[in-house]
Amino acid sequence: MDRLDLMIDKLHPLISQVVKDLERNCDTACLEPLNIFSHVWQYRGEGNANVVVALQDDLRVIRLSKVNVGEPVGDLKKHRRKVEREVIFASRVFGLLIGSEFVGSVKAVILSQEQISRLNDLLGNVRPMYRRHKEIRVPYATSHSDFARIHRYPSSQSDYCIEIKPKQGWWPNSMKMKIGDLPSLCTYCLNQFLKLKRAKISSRTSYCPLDLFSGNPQRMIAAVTSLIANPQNNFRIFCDGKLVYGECKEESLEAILGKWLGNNERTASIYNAADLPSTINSFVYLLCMSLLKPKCSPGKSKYPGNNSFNVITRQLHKILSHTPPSHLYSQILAKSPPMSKGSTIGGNTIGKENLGVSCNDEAFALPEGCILSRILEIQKLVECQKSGIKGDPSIYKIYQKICPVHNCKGKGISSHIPQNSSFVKSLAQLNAQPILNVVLAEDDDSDDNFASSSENERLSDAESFEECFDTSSTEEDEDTLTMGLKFEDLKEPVFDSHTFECPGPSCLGAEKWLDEIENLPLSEQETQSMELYLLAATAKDCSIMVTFSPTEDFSEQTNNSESNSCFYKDTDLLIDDLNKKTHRVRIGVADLDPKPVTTIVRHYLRDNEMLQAYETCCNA
Ligand SMILES: O=P(O)(O)O[C@@H]1[C@@H](OP(=O)(O)O)[C@H](OP(=O)(O)O)[C@H](O)[C@H](OP(=O)(O)O)[C@H]1OP(=O)(O)O
Ligand SMILES: Nc1ncnc2c1ncn2[C@@H]1O[C@H](COP(=O)(O)OP(=O)(O)OP(=O)(O)O)[C@@H](O)[C@H]1O
Repeated sequence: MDRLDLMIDKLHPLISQVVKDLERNCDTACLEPLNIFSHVWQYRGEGNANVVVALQDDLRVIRLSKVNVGEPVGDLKKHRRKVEREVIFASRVFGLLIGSEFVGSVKAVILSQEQISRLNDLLGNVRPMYRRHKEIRVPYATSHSDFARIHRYPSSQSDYCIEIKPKQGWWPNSMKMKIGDLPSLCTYCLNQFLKLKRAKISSRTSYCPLDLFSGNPQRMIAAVTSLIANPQNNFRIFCDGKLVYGECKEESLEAILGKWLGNNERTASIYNAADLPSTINSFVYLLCMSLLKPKCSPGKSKYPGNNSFNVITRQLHKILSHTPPSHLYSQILAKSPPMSKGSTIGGNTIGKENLGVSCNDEAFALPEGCILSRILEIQKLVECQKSGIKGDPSIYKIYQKICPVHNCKGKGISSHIPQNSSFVKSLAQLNAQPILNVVLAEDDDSDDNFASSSENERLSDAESFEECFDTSSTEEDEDTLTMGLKFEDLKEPVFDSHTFECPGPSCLGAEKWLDEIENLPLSEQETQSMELYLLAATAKDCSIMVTFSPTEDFSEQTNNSESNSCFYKDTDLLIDDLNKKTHRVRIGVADLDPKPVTTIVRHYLRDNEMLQAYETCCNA
């Protein structure tokens, strides 16, 4: 905890400085005019919020935010501030937390309206169908180092990037609850049930982030094979910046790995299933080594976690070089989505026969300074001693203080208690109880924080939350739902000045960002707790990008045929795979956007809904 405590001491003053800089529109976020079309560009991909375009001759990507087609773009000043906030938080705050070497260069750029229209036209047929209800309209964007590439265009050399969105790698005590005889599941694994219910996925994965972050080679191998078997939005492979393997794109893994790690003299087209086993072990080995290798911060000559790295990776090497190659391949096949087994939720397979396993909370210490350990440390900021937060319930209590429903008196908004406020009510009732108890608890109208609602609501928090939005279905809404998007995607603030119903997490009054927390009526300690919670939330949602390129550089230097060589040369990591081929490796962390304050209540609702979906599924 010492290192974390030190970090925390620096964080609050740093965030205060960032706030001042943002208010002054400081130089770090000055806008660079950009002409995408003067570069060799390529569509890279997109998430819910941004379209990402790669400038191949410049080794950077441009992240352009999206808005719903046909919707007004809104206040441009707010968009500019958002971009500046993202730049400063990524480079300064996460640069400190994760290490600037993993964050790379982050800048704010501005594009002309003509470019934006042209981009929308040109990307029309390239973007996935289910994402096309949103388009690019905002001229402000962010520019980042391209973590998926090593070679600048034009180059005859290929590179392969593995993107992992690892999600929450630890299990907070507040989420360790027993539900009857059911297995206890970590946040990620529980969320699978909610995603099934919302048709966001078609089958549960056996990937568990606790395995990936466990420091146990056997479990790390299991995590990687599970990701390959059912990638969802947690695993992708790019070749030369183009997506070749992932949720919606399953090119033959045999061909990809064969071309990359197999015998170079053969071409991709002649690889078949029989070739996969020989390359899969090397692939898993390279990936785990990269995730575990400690990186020392600039100015320090020693890699802090090298001893434990050597211990873990010796085991990894032993296991993978002694595992019959066909073994991992058959594990991947076994973990791939079942074709027709299991019962269903909303038409999707849940694989009920697999419900019997609880998540495994045992973990070895990860090598200090490796990328997994850096991300995990930030995820755990919420529960470190100094933050004063003892699990999620405490943060909800802080949230209550800034909830617009609690703070509406004397601010021109009626103190009328909203009809649909049961989610806020249960926030107030939270008293460090496990969340599920709160879901199942009787309404407690005696709470002083609230005048009692006339209706004795029996709705779940989530139901009442949903009621706060206009969900009357239009054709587009239905499309969106069937496309498997989250409810959040559909939400529109419906703060009605006549009824003063609390619109829940999308309430404009509560939509504050990290740099706006200081203005909220909270004590310094509470402000700090909230900052830490939100920074941890970003670390739970970021992506690790590990990019490899074959090189001749290294084999010459290693004469020891027994050892598994892996070291830094300048800024690059050089790793020998199991066949003694050398790879140049670069690691970056993408999607380090700060989260709004409403994330806190969204997590509360999500956690409750996850538990309900799990229970419903198991009792079905
Ligand atoms: O809540 P989670 O854990 O499902 O995470 C959300 C992600 O879903 P996932 O589970 O990774 O499929 C979700 O990912 P998708 O857009 O669904 O691919 C977002 O990253 C979301 O962040 P934001 O609200 O857009 O800032 C994420 O929301 P936050 O919880 O990070 O706010
Ligand atoms: N710096 C980067 N280098 C290379 N590729 C990147 C980079 N940043 C993003 N990408 C690619 O673009 C994709 C979409 O980017 P990103 O995850 O930032 O979008 P988003 O809309 O913010 O996602 P989310 O829905 O998770 O909020 C990523 O999954 C990744 O493949």
